[in-house]
Amino acid sequence: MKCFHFSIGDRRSDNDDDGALSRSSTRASWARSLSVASTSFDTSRRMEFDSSSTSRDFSDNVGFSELLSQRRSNDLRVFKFSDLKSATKGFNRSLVIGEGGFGCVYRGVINAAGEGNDGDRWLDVAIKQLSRGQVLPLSREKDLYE
Ligand SMILES: Nc1ncnc2c1ncn2[C@@H]1O[C@H](COP(=O)(O)OP(=O)(O)OP(=O)(O)O)[C@@H](O)[C@H]1O
Repeated sequence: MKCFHFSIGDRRSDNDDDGALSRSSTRASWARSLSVASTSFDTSRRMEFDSSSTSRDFSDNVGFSELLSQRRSNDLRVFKFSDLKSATKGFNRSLVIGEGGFGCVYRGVINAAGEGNDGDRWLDVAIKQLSRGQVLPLSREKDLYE
């Protein structure tokens, strides 16, 4: 699939706190995966696809804020969009390491030390930028934590 590069104006505001999710991981690969939506999360359009390819609208059941608080309580890190932008040098094309059906994947370096913690914990990470208009189905959110 063709990979489009979006201008700054297409992405979320730097002040947006809820740009992406991740978690501590012991996975041995060189990079941990993070994702970021290039457009605002529209919970009314969030769908889950089951194995029989039928779909179910989650908009009335799980709000995005509720989802985030569940993730936070599960030892998951929530990175600001600005952190992901810095980690990829502004989503620099030279750092693209792959692309999938939902968008480009960038290599980056991010400080994974939690807020309020002393010191730095720099990690090589893979950061996926969802293509404009793409909404990650809930069943694919597992990708954020692998
Ligand atoms: N953690 C990672 N470390 C190294 N490379 C990665 C990592 N994650 C993704 N990539 C690279 O980016 C490419 C696309 O990854 P992506 O997860 O988007 O693939 P996909 O599962 O096929 O896509 P989608 O989930 O959008 O359908 C991979 O084929 C790989 O080359």
